[in-house]
Amino acid sequence: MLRARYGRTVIEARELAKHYRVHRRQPGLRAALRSFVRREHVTVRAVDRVSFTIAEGEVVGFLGPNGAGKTTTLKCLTGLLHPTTGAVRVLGHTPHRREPEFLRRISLVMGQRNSLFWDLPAADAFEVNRAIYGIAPGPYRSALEELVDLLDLEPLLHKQVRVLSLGERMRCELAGALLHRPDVLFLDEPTLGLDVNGQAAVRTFLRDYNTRHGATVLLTSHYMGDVTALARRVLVIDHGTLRFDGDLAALVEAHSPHRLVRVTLRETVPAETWAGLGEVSSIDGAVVTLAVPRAETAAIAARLLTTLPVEDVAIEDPPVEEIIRNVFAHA
Ligand SMILES: Nc1ncnc2c1ncn2[C@@H]1O[C@H](COP(=O)(O)OP(=O)(O)OP(=O)(O)O)[C@@H](O)[C@H]1O
Repeated sequence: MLRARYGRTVIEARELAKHYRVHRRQPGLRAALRSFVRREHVTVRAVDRVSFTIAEGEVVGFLGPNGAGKTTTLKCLTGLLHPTTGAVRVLGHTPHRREPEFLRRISLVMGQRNSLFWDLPAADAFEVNRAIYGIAPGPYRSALEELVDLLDLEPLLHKQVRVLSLGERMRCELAGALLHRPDVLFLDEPTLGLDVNGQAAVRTFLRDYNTRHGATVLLTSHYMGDVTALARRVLVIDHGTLRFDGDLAALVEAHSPHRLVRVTLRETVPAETWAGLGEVSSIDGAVVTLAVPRAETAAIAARLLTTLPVEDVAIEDPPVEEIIRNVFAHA
């Protein structure tokens, strides 16, 4: 249903599986010697028969706890890994063939990896990317101008990449990854380790970039702020298996049986007042927050307004982090 609002399918994973065969060794010297003559292997099912499609222009959040299989999926979609079974198609290409026409239309940005030349000033590192992607001078100049402007890079262009702060480097990494104006952008933890301002700058930039160019974005992040700011749709993966694919709002509704009603009172009331209304989750002076069953929210808010000295009532969902924790807990 969601896809009807967007264009054609540009990313497709069909029963995608990626298994790693890893050497297993018990700790200790004896085990080390034994493993020397007889190696034991185990299979890690990092991604296990995952299927989804993403349409042109969509921004999709890819969520899951540590080790869920997100990076492995992104590596299969960008062709860095060959699927064990199943198939992936991106922009009509089979990614692991790494065809130049495919590579010129995608980008993978990994928050924890540096891809720009470390010893060069940022401006020269961008030149290297221009040469790698064979970008013509005109499009290069206009892409660079736009990225310098959107990411506020002017003061950084002549600094060596190695001396940039993490936030500055990340902004340069994004510029370097987008100079060739990819149609599909894979982002793996793009705000990792950034402070609040750095995170906000990256989010604003990504939103603008998506709006301007209609780029398709698949984004993993442990910061729910990134996902709520950018993506309407989320894929949730755990232990290599897809647990949810749909609107973030639907995920919130399905996995959060409670809503939070925040009441600001004109005067304090006895603690027993709240019995039967909801579970008190915090009291901060005149502001009381109750967790109430989702279906009863409106009725309880009305009761509060008619029976108590209420100055203000606000209703909200619990933090998305908490909801995602619930999803994983029940997975
Ligand atoms: N090269 C590898 N060899 C063996 N096992 C691997 C390899 N890469 C990843 N794994 C394992 O595959 C599983 C999925 O890892 P992956 O990096 O895809 O998870 P992730 O969801 O990106 O996690 P995180 O949020 O911690 O980055 C994990 O159990 C991991 O240990």
